[in-house]
Amino acid sequence: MINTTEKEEREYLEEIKEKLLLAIRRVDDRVKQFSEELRQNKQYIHEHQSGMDEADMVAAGQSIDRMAFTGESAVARKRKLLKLGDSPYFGRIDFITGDNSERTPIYIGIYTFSDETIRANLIYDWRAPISSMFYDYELGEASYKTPSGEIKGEIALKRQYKIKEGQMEFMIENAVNIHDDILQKELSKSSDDKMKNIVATIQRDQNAVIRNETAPVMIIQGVAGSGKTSIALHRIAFLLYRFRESIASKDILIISPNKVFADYISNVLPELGEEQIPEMVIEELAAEVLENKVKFQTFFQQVSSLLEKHDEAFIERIQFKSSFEFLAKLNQYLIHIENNFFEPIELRIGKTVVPSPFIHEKFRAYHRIPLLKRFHEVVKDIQQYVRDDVRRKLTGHEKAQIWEAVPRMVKVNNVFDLYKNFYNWIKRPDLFNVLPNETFEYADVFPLIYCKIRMEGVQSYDHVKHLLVDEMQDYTPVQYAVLSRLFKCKKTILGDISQKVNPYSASSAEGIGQVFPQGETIKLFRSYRSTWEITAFAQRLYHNPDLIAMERHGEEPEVKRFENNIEELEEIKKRIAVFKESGHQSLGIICKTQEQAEFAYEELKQPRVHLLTADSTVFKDGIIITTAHLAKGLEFDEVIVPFASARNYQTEVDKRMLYIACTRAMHQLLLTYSRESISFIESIK
Ligand SMILES: Nc1ncnc2c1ncn2[C@@H]1O[C@H](COP(=O)(O)OP(=O)(O)OP(=O)(O)O)[C@@H](O)[C@H]1O
Repeated sequence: MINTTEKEEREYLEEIKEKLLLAIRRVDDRVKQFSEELRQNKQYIHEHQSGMDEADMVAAGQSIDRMAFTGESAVARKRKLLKLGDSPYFGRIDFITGDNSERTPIYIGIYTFSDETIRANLIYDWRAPISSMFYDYELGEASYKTPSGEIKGEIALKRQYKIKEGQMEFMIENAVNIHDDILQKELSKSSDDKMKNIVATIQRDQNAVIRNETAPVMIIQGVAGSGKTSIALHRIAFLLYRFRESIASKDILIISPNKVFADYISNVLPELGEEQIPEMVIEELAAEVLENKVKFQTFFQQVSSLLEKHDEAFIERIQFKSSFEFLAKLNQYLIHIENNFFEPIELRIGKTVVPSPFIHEKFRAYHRIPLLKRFHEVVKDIQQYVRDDVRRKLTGHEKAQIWEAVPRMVKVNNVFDLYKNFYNWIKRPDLFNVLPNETFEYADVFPLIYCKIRMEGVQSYDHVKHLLVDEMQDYTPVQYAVLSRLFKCKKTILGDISQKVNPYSASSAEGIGQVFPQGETIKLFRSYRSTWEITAFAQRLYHNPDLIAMERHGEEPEVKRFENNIEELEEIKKRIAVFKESGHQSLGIICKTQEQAEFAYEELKQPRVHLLTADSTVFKDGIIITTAHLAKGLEFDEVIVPFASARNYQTEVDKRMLYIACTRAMHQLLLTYSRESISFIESIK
């Protein structure tokens, strides 16, 4: 089977579809058979229940579970086969290897498909070792790594296909790496309500990140739209395939910026044939570790406060707590506590005197146990000391005396006071501020957790075998220090320093690298999302000399001034009407603050217009009105940024928001403003 001509390829596709149909029929038969056996088994148990002992019942139950499991696997297999029926493969390489120079066509698709009768692989999973060559090599010498060593050979042919609903739309023969035409076609498509997979057009540098098996911590810093999130999810799919014996979807955790983003990306792994993976927003993690005992401000609320008013003291608190200096000071303080906060005193239990040096020595001996958890061991040693002295068991009263005395020897014995006292110790009590209703500021939450871990210890998340952290720029050194103590597993951490929503508390890849010295940092500069014109426009807000824009052209972004708000909103209404007829799927109307988003929503309310708030949990297609903070990580066919005047976008935080808003647009971008003589973008010229 060499399939040289397009005609042969089309015939081959029909053959494969036939085989897939047969395989689907076989699975259907198997599913039917399982359900029949399951039904019979259940009936048997029902009828013979009275005569069965406990062991029989357990065995019967186990057999039913086994059958149900096999049935479920068959259903999952059918789902994959159906998907393959729609688009069996997207690529082919002909690989020549070995002495006999045999040429083997390797068809690559989203899943493996083999012909059971001839025991041959007809389609290779894109994650299979051999498939890596499709992404990594052009025609000529090539190799791939297998668990048993490197296989060398030559790629004699490379093709790409677009097969949709079982029909081949086109086929491209290419000598160069993944043909730009197909990538261009993929990128100019309209957006979906969910993130899509990119298996057919993964680029070489992206492939290296996806298939990296060794990095204990992989830090991906990539410009807006460089595919970071896509790559991270494909990497997870790859790791699930490569290490399927030891890692399952449930063993992975994503820390995502918000629930809407989690919903937006939730389709990628199921599309790649894997189950959805657990996700958490950082505040949920904090609440869990603090056992829901502390009220605290969220990150969104912190950023909203910054946008509403410029408060120097608030900014100073945030900035200080986001620094490495802060983490170092906190560490010094915790050592100081360790050395100075335990003041042993001589204990008198009946006639026995337990000398203070003995107690101190015991306390020090347990230095591996967190300070506030050490009492138990010290109490046991003191009890033993007294027992040896009096040569009898201790009375309840004596035991209670010891239990009460030991914790009192620690100057501060709860984490909250201990954390608060840190600011006295550094002689800056002004840097600690509690909000009304005993609510902690967001900047204090993770330092508090850090103290808790160091002082009390905390159950680590050992069941998590890979941690994925998106929007890494929004977490501070102390947050990373917490994550590294809670999650001992391998990690993939990704983000873009230019998209920080809070410029006073952002981390760069270099900063994160300091927390994880064993980490490997990868930088991605090619931006795929937006047209060349939109990327160039966003570059005026934040210039990154290394950024490479896609050569995909579209309309110039527009900046329109109106006499007043009413006219501005009228124009947006008109644009909404045009959008509805355009065939585009999504329009994001992205504002600076929640208040502005709510105002715009009230004015623009109509069918298919949704307001996205911090409490939203799903990403809807159609027209979304939201804030830049919430739109982070999302993308839209068209973006409108209302109220883009120089007065509305003044500060550093504002400017960041505008950058994020503009970089969400794939094909079209419009900024509107009214009343003022200049727009923000003109003010920075
Ligand atoms: N190799 C690729 N082939 C096709 N599309 C791609 C490729 N890489 C990225 N894209 C597309 O580019 C867009 C941006 O990808 P993604 O959201 O993963 O980027 P990001 O770096 O996480 O963006 P941001 O940080 O701006 O939120 C998506 O539409 C994605 O499908």
